[in-house]
Amino acid sequence: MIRQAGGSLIEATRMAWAASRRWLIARVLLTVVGGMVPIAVAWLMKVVLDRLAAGDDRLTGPVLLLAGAGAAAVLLPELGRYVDAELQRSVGLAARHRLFAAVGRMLGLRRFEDPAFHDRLSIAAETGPAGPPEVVSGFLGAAQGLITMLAFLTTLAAINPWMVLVVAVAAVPTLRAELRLGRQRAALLWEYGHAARREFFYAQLMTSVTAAKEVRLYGLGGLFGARMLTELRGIQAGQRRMDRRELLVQSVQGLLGAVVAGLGLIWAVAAARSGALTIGDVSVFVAAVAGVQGGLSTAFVNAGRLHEAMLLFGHYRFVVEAPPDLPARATALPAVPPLRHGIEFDDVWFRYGDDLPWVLRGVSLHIPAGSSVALVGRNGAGKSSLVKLLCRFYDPTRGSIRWDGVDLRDLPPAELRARIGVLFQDFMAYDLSAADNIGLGEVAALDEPARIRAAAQLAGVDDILSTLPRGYDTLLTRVYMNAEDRDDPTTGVVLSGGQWQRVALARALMREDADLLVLDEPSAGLDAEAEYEISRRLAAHRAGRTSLLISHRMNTVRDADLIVVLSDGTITERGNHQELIDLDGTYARLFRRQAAGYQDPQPAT
Ligand SMILES: Nc1ncnc2c1ncn2[C@@H]1O[C@H](COP(=O)(O)OP(=O)(O)OP(=O)(O)O)[C@@H](O)[C@H]1O
Repeated sequence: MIRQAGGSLIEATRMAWAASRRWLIARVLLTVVGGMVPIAVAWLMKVVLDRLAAGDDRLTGPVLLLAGAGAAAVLLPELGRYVDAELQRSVGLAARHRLFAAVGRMLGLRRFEDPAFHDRLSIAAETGPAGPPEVVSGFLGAAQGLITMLAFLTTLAAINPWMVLVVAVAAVPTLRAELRLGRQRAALLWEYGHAARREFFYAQLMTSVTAAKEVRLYGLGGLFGARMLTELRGIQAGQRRMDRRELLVQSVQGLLGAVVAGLGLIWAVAAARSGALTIGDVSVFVAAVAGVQGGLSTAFVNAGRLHEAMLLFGHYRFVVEAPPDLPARATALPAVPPLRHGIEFDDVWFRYGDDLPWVLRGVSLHIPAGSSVALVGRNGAGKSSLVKLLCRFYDPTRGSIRWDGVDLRDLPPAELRARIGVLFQDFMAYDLSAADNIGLGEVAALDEPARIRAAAQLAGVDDILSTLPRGYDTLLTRVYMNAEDRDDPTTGVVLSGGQWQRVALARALMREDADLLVLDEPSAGLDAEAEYEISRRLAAHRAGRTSLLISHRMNTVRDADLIVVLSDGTITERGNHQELIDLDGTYARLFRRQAAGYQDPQPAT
């Protein structure tokens, strides 16, 4: 526990040092000077009072120093706040960069489907950037309090050693209470982190344009609003309990301090009356008692804050230091060679979790290089899951997938993916310009309008995009705008579902040299004419290339070199169109059923 806390402190200091050593040094200097100022004030005050009482005229020096120390006492906290904010900004930037770089390094999807990981991630994103500076300034704040306290303690010990003992004994329960409060505050954030995410989820639903239609049609606003408030009330109840605990601890601590200070004052006044203490001694004694208590309280409050910051920083470290989710094997190749022979699924079994049902059950499939393979099957058969395995978002539970004979686990995932162009069934619609929406398919070509346009033409969307108000630079959103469009009410357009489908297809086609093209339901949402036109163009594009096409529209798969029927996670039929029709199995049934849907019903005879 102590080693872990020490590790967090070192790590936070290292981050603060790397991000901004200038402000960190300034913060340390302010801490030391800030810690010493109260004791300087107390001693100067004693000198002034003693000289006044003795009729000594040498007052100018100490009075001027006292004024300077007073000014420092006022200015230093302000300066401290500014330096803290600067530290926070520079470390915050570095911490955020590190967090999202770590998230980017998570190559698989499993972590993103784990609610507990999302809880940690949201704490890390929320408190992470402030985490290292909070840890550092909590530590330095505690150190400042300790410096003040120790300086006053020596003074107090010289005047009345018993007072040191009384103050020290009174301090022990306070320290324990502050540490407990820090722990409870961190636990509260963890306990209610999930509720806070839910609350945010409902709030988002009520304001998002994507949900706006259903929310209005089904009249969901009230329901979501009530659920949001229920989550918020739960969070607030926890916060209220915490505030009450803090109120209690701090009140008891204040009262205890007042009793100790009162007792000390009674003793000091009596000692002064008997001539054992001078007036200056009384003033420095009173200041010392207040100083020790103030220093202790600063140290303890900051120790609690430090404890809390370190616990929260632990979530941040958990995310940024998480081991690779798709571990590289010692046998891994440094690069992915171009596909020469084909991709082989060898007895692949897959399920999304140990206690979840099998999605793929012993799939063996060869996708020869240069051939077009089509995958058909009912909803939930496992087609998209097979694509996700092919992109190595997950590893097979059993069996292997091989790229020219090399297991995908022995290839660097980023390079493997760079060789594949994919249109996902649940593709993204980015709130960005049309050019960006397509160019993102090949980031290196983001600034190559000719390539973007060629992909758009192939996907049958060029005529739509080139007639937009700003052509390909038009934003495909009504939620955001470009700075230069701030006063233009017509900025941004909303595309139809089928138009978005074509934009996403164009994005997948940006990788014109991809070794493998995967199209998961490319014709969903397309009108009959577009479907005919685009599938004709795609068939020509796929000729001679390695491709995998998933479709429920049988007319778009019939030209494939190999058609595979997936049923409940297993391959039940394979062959070309004619072979499968002759087989008269599932494929033939699905094909005939769809074809019959386009015929006029036969009149009853
Ligand atoms: N991320 C996931 N976590 C857990 N189960 C999942 C996940 N994704 C899919 N599944 C489950 O895996 C099964 C196969 O889903 P998959 O999306 O591969 O089917 P599909 O053949 O592509 O279906 P469709 O034709 O409807 O697109 C389904 O039962 C689904 O519930």
